[in-house]
Amino acid sequence: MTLPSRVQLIDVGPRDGLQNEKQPVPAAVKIELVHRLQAAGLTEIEVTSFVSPKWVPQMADNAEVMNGIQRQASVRYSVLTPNAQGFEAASKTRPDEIVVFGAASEAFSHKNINCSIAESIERFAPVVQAALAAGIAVRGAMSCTVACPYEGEVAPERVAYLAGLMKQIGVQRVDVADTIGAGTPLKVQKAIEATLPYFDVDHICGHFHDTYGQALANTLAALQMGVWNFQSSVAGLGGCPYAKGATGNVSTEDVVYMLHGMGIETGIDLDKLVDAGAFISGFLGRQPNSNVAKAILNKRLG
Ligand SMILES: CC(C)(COP(=O)([O-])OP(=O)([O-])OC[C@H]1O[C@@H](n2cnc3c(N)ncnc32)[C@H](O)[C@@H]1OP(=O)([O-])[O-])[C@@H](O)C(=O)NCCC(=O)NCCSC(=O)C[C@@](C)(O)CC(=O)[O-]
Repeated sequence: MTLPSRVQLIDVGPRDGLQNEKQPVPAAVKIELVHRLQAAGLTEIEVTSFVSPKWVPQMADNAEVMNGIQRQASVRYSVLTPNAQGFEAASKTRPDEIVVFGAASEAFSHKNINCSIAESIERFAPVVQAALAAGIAVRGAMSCTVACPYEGEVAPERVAYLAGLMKQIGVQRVDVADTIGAGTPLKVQKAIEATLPYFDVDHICGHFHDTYGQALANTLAALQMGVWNFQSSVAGLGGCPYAKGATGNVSTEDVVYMLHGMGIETGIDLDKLVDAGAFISGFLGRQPNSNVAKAILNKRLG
């Protein structure tokens, strides 16, 4: 079995991590979190989303956050854009990559973005075209590739259908997301397998929530298939407002610890990453949701 020697991590903490927080998180805190993540060596950060503030109030300060970041040339800053209105606002803030986000389940598509899968693709197509014409990279997030909070198990054929549509409209790479963290390694591998006819392994990102504690095992299962791009969330922050009960993404700290322990490079300084997680967890008034972060913080206390 040959595993990748290097993994690219996209920290989605500032976006996926914070979108569901009930308490207001000031833009200055979000900006500081981005700064701390880039100081820890993250070279891809999902910063915010240009969605309706009525649907996701926590992301209403999207432009302020994007405009407040002291950018580093080596870092790719991405934002979610569900439609032309979101893209128009986002493009003024110069993202390096936009993310259109669809679902392999019809019910989730309706709950999350208020339209069917087919309608979502119709909305995304002009956004993708406009982004590519402006030299902005395009990623497609595919939610519910294993299970849906409303429909239950999702068949790999549904994933293949969505991946095919994403490819048709010009999306450059896709996230295979286990939105509710219900997946187990073989199921996640099936979802990736269903995507492979449309996107090669270099253009597939694993995005695993950790609700059932399977996300590290799922990450390893994806690595075994050659996937080397993953999303994770500092301090295990997060959850989707339209996936009730689902917890955050696998924590970046846990993934980095596992990868480094396997001799796989990430370019990330784990100590600085733990500090970034402690910073945002301190603001939120709780412990980081990461075993590795807790172990390191306890060790520091002696
Ligand atoms: C997609 C919409 C906007 C459709 O929502 P809609 O209500 O169908 O939209 P509409 O076009 O009918 O417009 C209704 C109102 O929304 C406004 N509007 C319309 N578009 C925008 C926009 N872009 N930015 C700001 N405002 C917008 C528009 O201006 C109008 O305002 P009003 O006239 O009522 O004052 C809505 O459903 C929405 O915002 N959904 C976002 C849901 C969301 O952000 N979910 C979380 C992210 S996805 C996720 O977390 C999963 C992921 C990616 O991490 C992977 C995984 O784990 O699965």
